[in-house]
Amino acid sequence: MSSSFQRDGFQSNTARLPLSSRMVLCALRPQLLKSSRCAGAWGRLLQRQSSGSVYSNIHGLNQEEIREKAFPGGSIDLHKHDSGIAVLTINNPSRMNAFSGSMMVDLEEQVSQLENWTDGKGLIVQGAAETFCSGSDLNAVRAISNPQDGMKMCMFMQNTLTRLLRLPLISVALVEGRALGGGAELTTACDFRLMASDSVIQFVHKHMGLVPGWGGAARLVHIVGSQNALKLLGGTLKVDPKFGLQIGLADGVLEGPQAEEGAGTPLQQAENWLSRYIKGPAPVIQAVKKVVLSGRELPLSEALRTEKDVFGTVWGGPANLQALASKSKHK
Ligand SMILES: CCC(=O)SCCNC(=O)CCNC(=O)[C@H](O)C(C)(C)COP(=O)(O)OP(=O)(O)OC[C@H]1O[C@@H](n2cnc3c(N)ncnc32)[C@H](O)[C@@H]1OP(=O)(O)O
Repeated sequence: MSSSFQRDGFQSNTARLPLSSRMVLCALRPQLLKSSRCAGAWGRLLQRQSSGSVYSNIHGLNQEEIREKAFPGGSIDLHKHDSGIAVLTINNPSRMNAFSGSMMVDLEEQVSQLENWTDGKGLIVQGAAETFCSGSDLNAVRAISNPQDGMKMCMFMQNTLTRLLRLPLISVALVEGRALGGGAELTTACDFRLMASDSVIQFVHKHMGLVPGWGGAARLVHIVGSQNALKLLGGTLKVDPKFGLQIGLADGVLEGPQAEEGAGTPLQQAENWLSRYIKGPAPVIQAVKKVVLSGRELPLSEALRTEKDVFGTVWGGPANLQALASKSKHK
């Protein structure tokens, strides 16, 4: 199967798909972006945002507006390691890592960086100073409490968090302290959640007269089912590690500080936990994420076609040939 045949087949199949499926496929095949309808005419930011995004027509949105209107302060820090694991840190400790507008723009920029990280395999999302994130900065929320600005912020964050979840990296939210409101939503934009022994995830939106708007409700239903999602949102229930494991929101619990020596820091524990799932070459790990993502998001026939295309990228590739060569018994 030649690569041009794959490309042409993929494009002509893609044109027949519904818009939502084409967006997932765009996230899976960035090289198709230039020629696909996913590329919009909304300037650099939205063009970048359209890769794997939900909305490509956020009229009048721009980075500076978000930075200025929705308050400066804080940062989103990214460190890529040679191990293939990157660590993304929500960094605004004086406000319990609440999201300012400036941090929302930073997050979008860091997600763009990660989309282009060819050597990447895994991602850990954590909060600075031993707490995850207390949601949107309430000072910023007050400043943009009109419906128009609220919609723009909501669509911008949905795009960014959808792209985060669709990265070809296996991602883990490392939850220490509290993950509240938008912080709880952020945890659902990762493939897995690891909770420190005294941590809490809580969708506190109802207390603010709100519902999730960063895509957190839709993702929560996929993770815990609609019955549990209704209980968590309607009852603003506090999810501790035990409850998290029970309903499938948590995938693991970290050893507490009183644990025997050797467990390591929470970040080291998260790296160890993740490392068992990212052993192997980056193209193979990225392919694993892509086939699972397409299975999770696409209707079966489209997921099967995507699986075939992703399979085509690893079949006969260096890792496959090396593995075949090492099986000397079957030569
Ligand atoms: C997307 C929609 C959403 O995210 S809606 C959800 C928005 N978030 C919230 O409602 C959480 C608001 N914060 C709180 O309930 C409490 O501050 C929590 C996080 C429980 C911490 O309580 P406690 O341990 O007593 O500390 P504290 O209240 O003194 O907070 C320390 C400093 O951090 C600040 N802070 C905290 N959260 C936010 C926030 N979301 N936006 C802005 N600032 C926040 C507090 O104001 C406090 O600051 P300061 O020391 O008084 O200057």
